Order: sequence, then structure tokens, then C-alpha cells
Amino acid sequence: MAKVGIMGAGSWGTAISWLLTNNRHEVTVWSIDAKEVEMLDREREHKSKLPGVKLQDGIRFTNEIREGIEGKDFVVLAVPSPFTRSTAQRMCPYVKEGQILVNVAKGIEEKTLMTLSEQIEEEVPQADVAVLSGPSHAEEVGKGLPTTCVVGAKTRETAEYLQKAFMSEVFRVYTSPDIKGIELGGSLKNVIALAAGIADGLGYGDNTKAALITRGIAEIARLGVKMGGKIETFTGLTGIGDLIVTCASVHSRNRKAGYLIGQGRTMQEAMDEVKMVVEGVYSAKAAKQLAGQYRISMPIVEQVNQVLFEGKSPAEAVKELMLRDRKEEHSALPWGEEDTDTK
Ligand SMILES: NC(=O)C1=CN([C@@H]2O[C@H](COP(=O)(O)OP(=O)(O)OC[C@H]3O[C@@H](n4cnc5c(N)ncnc54)[C@H](O)[C@@H]3O)[C@@H](O)[C@H]2O)C=CC1
Ligand SMILES: O=C(CO)COP(=O)(O)O
Repeated sequence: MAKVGIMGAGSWGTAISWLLTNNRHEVTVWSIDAKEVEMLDREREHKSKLPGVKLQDGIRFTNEIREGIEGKDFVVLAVPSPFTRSTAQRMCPYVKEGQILVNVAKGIEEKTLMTLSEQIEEEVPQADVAVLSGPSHAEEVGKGLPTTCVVGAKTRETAEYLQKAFMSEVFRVYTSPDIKGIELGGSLKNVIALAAGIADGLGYGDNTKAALITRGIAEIARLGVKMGGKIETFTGLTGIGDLIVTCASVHSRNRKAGYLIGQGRTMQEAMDEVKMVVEGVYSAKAAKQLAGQYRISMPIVEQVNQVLFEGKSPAEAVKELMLRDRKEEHSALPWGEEDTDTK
């Protein structure tokens, strides 16, 4: 049994508190919002963000960040990405040398283009920073429906420690040293999920969705590998696995926001209607900048940016994707023409 702190009491922080308490850990949840803390303590359920998930009596809720960190074997960061850096800054004075911080949020900082673990390391240099990612909608995790995720860490020891802490009969955990690949897959898939939602909102079909997922992972992997991620990570749970669920699931906030945009809402109207964080909106700009910096072609990311920030109509964006330059599927595959010539 471990003592665990969880930073953030939104949909994902709440589901993880339920999951880790089921694994017999002692859980303390911190929220910046005193009203949220008071409500969770009283109701033992987050009715607006994770309805139907009854939180165990043993979970402690606090508005004092120190209480979520001091004496904890590890601390989970589950705040939306725009608040990762500020939360890490608040945490820093209480984090001990080598204390494990595991980030479960998915995003890229717009201003610096840093991944979330890089931000945390910059703000809390004494910490041992790890990540957990994969296909894991809070609504299903909180019901105990089986899924599989990956822990990325700098050492095998930390990765296996966290694997054991999170793993249960409904939550299988793999380990990986590829933190960069895990984080890039987790944040970039949200941009593609916005596109998948837009396609749904326009009334397009399953073929369209499959095409977006397949060409989407090609874009993600092209950039991710150039940035130092491993190709195997992008074909694994935190790459294609998370991309599939986010593009297809009724629970996805990114897909839902995209759907509303495809139906004619503005980006702001869609975000207001979803109510929870729509990370792809923040990652879209960062992804476009990274594509430019690394000279990578990311046509879906480009069109999502134009729809979100330049007022382009979603239907026009799809048309442009369909009619861009004709290409080979994999330009590295040889035709074998030399062979046929010799026969
Ligand atoms: N919801 C899900 O199914 C999953 C979410 N994630 C990721 O986890 C992260 C959090 O997502 P959700 O919990 O769904 O978002 P959410 O929108 O439900 O989170 C809102 C919560 O963030 C906290 N918060 C609000 N303002 C804050 C501030 N200024 N500083 C610090 N904390 C603040 C509060 O506790 C609030 O309830 C995102 O990066 C998301 O991509 C990852 C896997 C699954
Ligand atoms: O990352 C997620 C599931 O693995 C959650 O995705 P959404 O933020 O789109 O709901």
C-alpha cells in the first residue's frame, strides 16, 4: 500500500482516485478550487464531471497543496495542461529529492512547445518525473471497465514501481522508457480527434473516420520520430491505441467539440458546451509550430488549425485534404520496377 497524492479533481483525477483507492492505496486529492473540495467531501461523487462514480470514504480531499505532497510515495498530476506549469510551481517547495511525480495529462505548452514532463522537470528539478497514458476515458475507468495503459519513466525501477501501483484486474499497465513518444502520441491524438469529430458533425461516415485515424497516426509518427520518439510507441497503446478511442468514443471531449464545430458552432461555443478541457485546441497550435520547426508535413493538423483559428469552413477543409497533391502511401516503399525490367 502506498500513500498517493493526486493534483486535480476533474474527470480524470477523480477516476484515478477511485482506481488507486480500489488498489488499496491511501489517496489524498488536491484541488485548487475550495468549493470543489467541499462538494467532493460532502457528496463523494463529482456529479458534473464524472457522474455515477461513487468515491470511497477513505479518499481525503484538500485545498492545501502541501497535504497532497508531503509524505506521499508518489504524486499524480491530473490538472488540464494549461495549468501544469503553475501547479508544478506551487508543488515545488514541498517535493522531496527523488519523489516520484507521474503526469497523466496530455498536452504541449503553446509558448515553449515543451511536453508536460519537461515543464514539470523545469519547475520541480528535484523530482523523478514519469508519465502514464493510453486509451483511458475516465467514464469507463471509473466503472471498472478493462483497459490498458503505459507508464513511461527514466528508470526501469520507477516504471515497475508505478506499474505495480496502478495495475489491477481492470487496469493493465505496461512499461516503457520512451517518455517523449508517449507524451507526443497522447497530445497530438487530440488534434486528430477534433478532426474526427468534425467529420462526424458533417455527417461523414465510418470510412472517413478510418481514413483520418490511419493518416492521423502517419502524421503523428512522422513528427514524433523526428523529435526523438520511437516508432514502436506510435504503433502501441499510447499512439494508435489512444488515437482510436479518442476518435471513436462517445466520451471523448475532443471528438465532441469537433462534432459541434462540424455542426456549425464556433470553437468557443463548442468548448463552452463540452465544459471540460478540450486539450486538442491548445495542442493544435503547438503541433503546427512543431511541424514547421521540424519540416514535417501534417496536413490534418494544418486544416484543423485553419478551422479553429482562421474561420475556414469544415467542409472546405475536408475538400482541401482530399484534393491535395497526389502521393504514394509510403514513399519509402520500392516499386521493384528494376526487377520486372530484368525478367
Ligand atoms: N477525462 C479523461 O477521460 C482523461 C483525461 N486525460 C487528461 O487529463 C487532463 C485532465 O483532464 P480532465 O480531468 O478530463 O479535465 P477537467 O476539465 O475535468 O479538469 C478540471 C479540473 O482541473 C482542476 N483545475 C481547474 N483550474 C485549475 C487551475 N487553475 N489550476 C490547477 N487545477 C485546476 C480542477 O480540479 C477542475 O475540476 C487533460 O490533460 C486530459 O487530456 C487523460 C486521460 C483520460
Ligand atoms: O485521452 C483521453 C482518453 O484516453 C481523453 O480524451 P478526451 O480528452 O478527448 O476525452
